Amino acid sequence: MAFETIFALASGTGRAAVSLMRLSGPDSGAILDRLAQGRPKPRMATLRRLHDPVQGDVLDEALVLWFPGPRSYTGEDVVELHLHGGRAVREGVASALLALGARPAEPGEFTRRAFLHGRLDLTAAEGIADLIDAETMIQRRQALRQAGGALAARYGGWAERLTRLLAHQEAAIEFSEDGIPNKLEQEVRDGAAGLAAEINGHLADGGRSERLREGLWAAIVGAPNAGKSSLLNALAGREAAIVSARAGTTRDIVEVRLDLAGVPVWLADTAGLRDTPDEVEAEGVRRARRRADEADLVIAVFATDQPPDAATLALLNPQILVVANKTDLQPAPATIGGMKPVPASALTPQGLQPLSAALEALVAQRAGLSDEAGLTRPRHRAALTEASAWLNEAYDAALPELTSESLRAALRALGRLTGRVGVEQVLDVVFGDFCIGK
Ligand SMILES: Nc1nc2c(ncn2[C@@H]2O[C@H](COP(=O)(O)OP(=O)(O)OP(=O)(O)O)[C@@H](O)[C@H]2O)c(=O)[nH]1
Ligand SMILES: [K+]
Ligand SMILES: [Mg+2]
Repeated sequence: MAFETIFALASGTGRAAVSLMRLSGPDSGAILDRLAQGRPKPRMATLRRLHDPVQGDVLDEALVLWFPGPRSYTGEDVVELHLHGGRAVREGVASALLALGARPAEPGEFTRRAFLHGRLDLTAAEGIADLIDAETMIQRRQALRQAGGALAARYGGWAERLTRLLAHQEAAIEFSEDGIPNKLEQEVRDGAAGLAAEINGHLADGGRSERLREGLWAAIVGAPNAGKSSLLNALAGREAAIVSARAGTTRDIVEVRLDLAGVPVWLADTAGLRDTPDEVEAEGVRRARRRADEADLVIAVFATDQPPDAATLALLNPQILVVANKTDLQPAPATIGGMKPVPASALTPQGLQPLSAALEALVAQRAGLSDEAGLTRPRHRAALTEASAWLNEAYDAALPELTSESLRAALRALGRLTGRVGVEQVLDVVFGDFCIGK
């Protein structure tokens, strides 16, 4: 495969003190020779004047780094130019690189090359994409773990075991007498069943790491005027939703993004639940119910100065967080609908304290924070589910050849996950959501 030499700005495009231009591919060294009159020592930051190859004028004085492959991010010859941050400098250097035969990189192309040159597997590449997008401390930790190869090690280990099982199965077929199942075959079947059980255990994590990557969905529901919008605003620290003394103020769903205990949470404010002849409000109530259905976490708000309303009481279950708001007016009752409410007052920071604490604890629990590397994407779940199903087929197969076939199919499913097999189909999915320059 012939690779072109690509370049991209690896830092942001705004005004900045320093911009990082990155170059990768077979001509990187030659381009650097022309641009900076020679290459510095490998991996040594060196100050150089960069010249326009056509007009010869000075483009910038830059810190230049030269990484000969394969010891580089992409595994190819890589050049890093730490430029002064102005737009004119960046554009001048980019034109020079174009003139010298490099082309602008596609999104994710640097990491794609790293993958193609065997520097990382697909799950690690995804980890890097997640690391770039990480917004909270715990997301960052999870992405770093994945980028560092935690999932690659686990899935790669499974693929190795599976490859061994397949080899043993082939041997068993080779040496079997009159098609009578032998001891080796039984061992392979047991191995397949054991591996399936392990994969199923990994799948049964309730989507913890996926949720951590995507964020948790929470919804506030309750009667009109319970103070839902006030609580949302207080939790968000800004006036995201309209608050008024008129019942039926909120109609559309208003969403804010919170960082609770390091977990990203989309918190939705919804219309107050009640029967209403108002068409628009009624649609709001329908949306509120739907959102409560879909949410990972539902917060049911009651106001202490009103008797609990039937519509909200009907939604209660042990998974729901029950809140008694407006405790500045009346103390919270001991129970609402048989559940112990968290007292709250949206009017003061102290009044919000118990609710914030309860939410953080619940979110940490729902996100199931653990140090285990869990699967983070639907792609992982699909491939593992398939592998596990094929392993069960391998165990149940009536003929040794069918066991082989099923093991091979399971291996293909695992291979798609790490990128060892069936790579073409998954590449675009994996690299599509990268940003340029990575
Ligand atoms: N005293 C007191 N008043 C509150 C509290 N929270 C909200 N309120 C008041 O209650 C009224 C309704 O508040 P909202 O936040 O609009 O209530 P809501 O549940 O969003 O109402 P809808 O959107 O109409 O369903 C407003 O006048 C708020 O100022 C509280 O903790 N204590
Ligand atoms: K209101
Ligand atoms: Mg409201």
